Amino acid sequence: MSPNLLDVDHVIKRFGGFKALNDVSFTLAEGEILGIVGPNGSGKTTLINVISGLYAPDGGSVRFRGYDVRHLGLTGRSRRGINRTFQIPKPFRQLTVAQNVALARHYGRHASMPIEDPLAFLGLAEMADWEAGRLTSAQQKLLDLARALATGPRLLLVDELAAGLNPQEMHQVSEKLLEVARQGVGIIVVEHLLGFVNHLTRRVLVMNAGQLIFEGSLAEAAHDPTVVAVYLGG
Ligand SMILES: Nc1ncnc2c1ncn2[C@@H]1O[C@H](COP(=O)(O)OP(=O)(O)OP(=O)(O)O)[C@@H](O)[C@H]1O
Repeated sequence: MSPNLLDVDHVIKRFGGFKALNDVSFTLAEGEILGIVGPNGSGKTTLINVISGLYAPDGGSVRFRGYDVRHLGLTGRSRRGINRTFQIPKPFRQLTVAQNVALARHYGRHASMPIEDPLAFLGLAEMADWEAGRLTSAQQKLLDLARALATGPRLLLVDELAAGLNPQEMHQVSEKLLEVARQGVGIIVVEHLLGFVNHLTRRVLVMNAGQLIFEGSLAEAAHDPTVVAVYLGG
């Protein structure tokens, strides 16, 4: 059995005739934070959608803790420990913050939690009884992360969490993600803000036009001619 938390093998995703993911392969270890960066439209969110079970791939496989998860949808994967945040969080606005988290927990793993009380962990405890619609957009992003943590993830997929946060909030949330990873949770961070990625990761994948064009540290990526040409050069 694979020792990896996640094995993504030759994954293809088509939308009509367009290949949004074109033969993508990589692995992730327990407790590792992996960054995925690349230009707009390069396939980063599509990759998160395939791993989380929102989209079925047209080719290749996704294995989680050694098991092929192709037969599992979003809920099945959540119950086994794969969960994600969204670029644009959509909490249940009329439910309270605490109710939003309780609902997410219901779809979770019901096992020992890496983070016992996600609201306290993320500084949202004081707002537990507020309607989620009252939260600022930055607080809604934290609530989205709290909901993902409430499912007890072993693999956390984080899609553009830092956008819209101020530098202080960004620093706080990156410290929290590091703490989550120290509990053994593997984390994939899709992000445009490279300072945020740099603080969190030793290894990044760079995507372009549905393909992985680079794997290594962000510092190495900055010296890679292809990466510079398609992504960092502008
Ligand atoms: N449901 C869909 N139907 C059709 N095309 C899609 C769909 N989802 C994504 N695409 C297309 O697939 C390509 C990759 O999109 P994706 O959102 O994965 O890119 P991204 O790297 O996450 O971009 P960004 O950095 O702007 O979020 C884009 O050309 C996009 O238009």
